[in-house]
Amino acid sequence: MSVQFVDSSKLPTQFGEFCIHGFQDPQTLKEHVVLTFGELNTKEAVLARVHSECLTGDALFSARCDCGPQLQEAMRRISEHGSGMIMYLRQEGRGIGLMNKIRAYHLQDDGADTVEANEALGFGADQREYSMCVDMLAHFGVTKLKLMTNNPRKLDAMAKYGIQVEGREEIKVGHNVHNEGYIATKGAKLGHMFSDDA
Ligand SMILES: Nc1nc2c(ncn2[C@@H]2O[C@H](COP(=O)(O)OP(=O)(O)OP(=O)(O)O)[C@@H](O)[C@H]2O)c(=O)[nH]1
Ligand SMILES: [Zn+2]
Repeated sequence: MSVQFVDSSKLPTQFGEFCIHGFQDPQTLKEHVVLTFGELNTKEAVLARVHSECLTGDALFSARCDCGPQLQEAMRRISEHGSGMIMYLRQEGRGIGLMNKIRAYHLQDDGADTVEANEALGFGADQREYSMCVDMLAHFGVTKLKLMTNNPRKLDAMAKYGIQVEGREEIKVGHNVHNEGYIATKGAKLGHMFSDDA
């Protein structure tokens, strides 16, 4: 999936002043954004998060997942570090879209886990792909990342695209009584790496 840069503006936030950069896939018209903070030092690994859209977690305070707290923690760490970037990818529901994610949540309400629910709806457990990051990173001249993630698929994807991941920071926040099963399933079935198998 290739994307083209559209425009940038300032984005003041509770974590300091970021810039927001719009990118669009000319074929699907899908819109993605990159948030940057400070001056990116492209000679070194840039502190970064690849974050998949989660309307319920990122914007609606859902406790079913850990997405909102992870996004906030990534912005906080970048601000504290003084520079970094977040690639915010519009691939809601691990790529199945919002309506299907709600269907999947309904199945989870009835006892399925997050992977079983996707599969019952005829989808793969995780339908995301990350090729749009290549154009985004090229736009900023970034070739090396320090990635904030627990997800090995993101590391594999970057390696596949020739982007060096020089380090990984675990991002383990937002665990609560409502998402215990969800997080356990990520560890057990999707390979997420948690330091104490939370
Ligand atoms: N289909 C589906 N998608 C979900 C569910 N819960 C969260 N998501 C989506 O999953 C994506 C977040 O993926 P996760 O696997 O939780 O985390 P990750 O971002 O891949 O990995 P980290 O970098 O470690 O946070 C977002 O697109 C969410 O909308 C669910 O129960 N079903
Ligand atoms: Zn979420």
